[in-house]
Amino acid sequence: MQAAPKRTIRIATRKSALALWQAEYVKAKLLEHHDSIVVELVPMSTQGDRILDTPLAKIGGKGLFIKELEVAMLEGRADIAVHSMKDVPVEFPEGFGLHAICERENPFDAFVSNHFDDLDALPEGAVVGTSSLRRQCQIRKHRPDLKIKDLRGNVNTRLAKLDAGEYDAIILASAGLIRLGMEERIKTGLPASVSLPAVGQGAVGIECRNDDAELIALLQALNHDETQTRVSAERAMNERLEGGCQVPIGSFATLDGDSITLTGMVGQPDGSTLLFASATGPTKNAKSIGVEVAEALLEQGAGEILSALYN
Ligand SMILES: NCc1[nH]cc(CCC(=O)O)c1CC(=O)O
Repeated sequence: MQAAPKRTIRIATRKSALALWQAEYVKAKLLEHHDSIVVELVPMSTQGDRILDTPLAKIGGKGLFIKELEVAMLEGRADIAVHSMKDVPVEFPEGFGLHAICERENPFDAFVSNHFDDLDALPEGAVVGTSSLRRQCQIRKHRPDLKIKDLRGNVNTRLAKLDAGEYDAIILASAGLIRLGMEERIKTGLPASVSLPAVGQGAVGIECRNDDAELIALLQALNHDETQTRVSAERAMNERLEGGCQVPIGSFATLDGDSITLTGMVGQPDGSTLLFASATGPTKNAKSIGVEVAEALLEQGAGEILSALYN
């Protein structure tokens, strides 16, 4: 008797070291859980995810742009895309969804420096690299004397700029450094009380077409329920605030048995004002707790801070 043909799952991935690590991680997890599949990586040059000028680009509806990885999935060149949850927009193009969220890695920001052990050890006026408004406003609040200098590029580029002496310290996500085998670069983790993490930070999510039921069933084995609960509360907060990817918003949920606590932060980029709100409730209400925290922030004036940034 002939064995049933194995299903091949192709992972569309960007080519950065972190994107490839995440794709390999999902490949290994899929193979660990399923015997009868083959998994391939389909690395793609996504040129900063340019908006595609093709009829397919209009499928997104609602003004959402379909990106290169999604075009590959629509055209049948790939089956899934793997994302850092903190870079995933609130809404997906029509026909696509998030069908698994893997177990969260360390969610905190990392203090990285070649000469200093932590934020408080930096001399007055020291130069700290980050391009994140969320990190910037929290660091400015904590240490108003520090100079924040723009820092872009992938993780290796950012570390090279630190090593070249352009900064006294830089702030990166711990998860990215740990995944790339560079945990020893972390001088110290910044606790939530100093730098509340970004929505979904440290978690990897898997996107695929909503009409591929067989694939969606296979992906369920990779879903980590606790992570999914936490990230869904964090994302619900962001959605209610209409926060994009480049905003001074922090959102971090923790679990204690069947109870979830979510803390949210919206900050003035100069660090002059940081608004905080928290709520606790049963995990089954994760999303409504996210909305509750967002509304508490809006009541304190988060809407004014955010709309000033969009203009
Ligand atoms: N914005 C870039 C980005 N997107 C995901 C990570 C790695 C951490 C994660 O998966 O949350 C990073 C690097 C960083 O912020 O330092």
